[in-house]
Amino acid sequence: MNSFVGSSVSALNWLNVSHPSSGVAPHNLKPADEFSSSKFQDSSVNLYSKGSEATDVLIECKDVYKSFGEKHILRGVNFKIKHGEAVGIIGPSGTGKSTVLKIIAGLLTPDKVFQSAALFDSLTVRENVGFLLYEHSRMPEDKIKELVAETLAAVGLKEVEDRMPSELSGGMKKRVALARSIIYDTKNNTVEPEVLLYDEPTAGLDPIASTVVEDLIRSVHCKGEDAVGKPVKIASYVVVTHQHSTIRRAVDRLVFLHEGKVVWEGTTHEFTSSTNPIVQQFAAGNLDGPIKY
Ligand SMILES: Nc1ncnc2c1ncn2[C@@H]1O[C@H](COP(=O)(O)OP(=O)(O)OP(=O)(O)O)[C@@H](O)[C@H]1O
Repeated sequence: MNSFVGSSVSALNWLNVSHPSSGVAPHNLKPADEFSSSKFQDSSVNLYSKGSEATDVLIECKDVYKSFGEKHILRGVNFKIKHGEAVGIIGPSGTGKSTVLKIIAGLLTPDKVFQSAALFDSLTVRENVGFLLYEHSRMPEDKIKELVAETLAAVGLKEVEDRMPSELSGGMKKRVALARSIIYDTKNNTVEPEVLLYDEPTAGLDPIASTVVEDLIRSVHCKGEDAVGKPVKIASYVVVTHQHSTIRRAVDRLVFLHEGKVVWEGTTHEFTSSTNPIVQQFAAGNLDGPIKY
């Protein structure tokens, strides 16, 4: 499954995880104390802010379990993501990668998440990209229009503001979704993502379009500024991906999920040289090995 809704549509499913105090997006990460045990049976997902005790750690998944009916998908997942990290979550299909992202984001039911290409089909590109600003800021409309145009230009799209998502190619949709994830009102700090979550941002793209998206993801993270050069506080991002190019270009560290648990963690460099048989089989795409299909 490549999206939060079980759709096989290639999609840049993104989630801005904002500091709880901003309280703007419906998909904000909730503070740790809002994750009650009734919501996450036997699980614990913690969000730390800078200055808290665990200063380095932004997100911690601690013994996270998740079942769908009789299907026990996550069976005690443990990992930490530090401030400033670019982390990939990889592993065989159906192993629960998207489920982990949903849990990090506090999304409990599929009907609460963005669907298909992560764009609202009935809204124009401008309304999609400026969505959070229209909804949650006091920015004047002409300012939002200007910022939307600038942000779209920065992801390589011009004069598409009035188009509907159905009039865009798959790659263009992903860029529009990326523009929406990196636009925000710097003056009012209304939308200030602490971490961005990407679910298969390059699925279904050709190699060159993949490179464009991977470099855009990376540039937002590295420069500490948004697509139009304004300072941002995007400290970290988490990417669920199957694509080798995305692993190589867009992330620094990997968390490998298999059969509901983290079976390996390491840098992207260590991934290629790992002697772990699960990692070796996955990296080489071998049919023989501990991962059974
Ligand atoms: N809401 C749900 N209800 C029932 N089963 C679900 C639900 N969401 C996910 N699943 C099941 O949980 C398992 C893990 O799904 P998930 O999408 O997290 O896997 P994944 O590792 O991201 O897969 P892929 O790499 O194929 O995208 C799958 O078997 C899926 O069918």
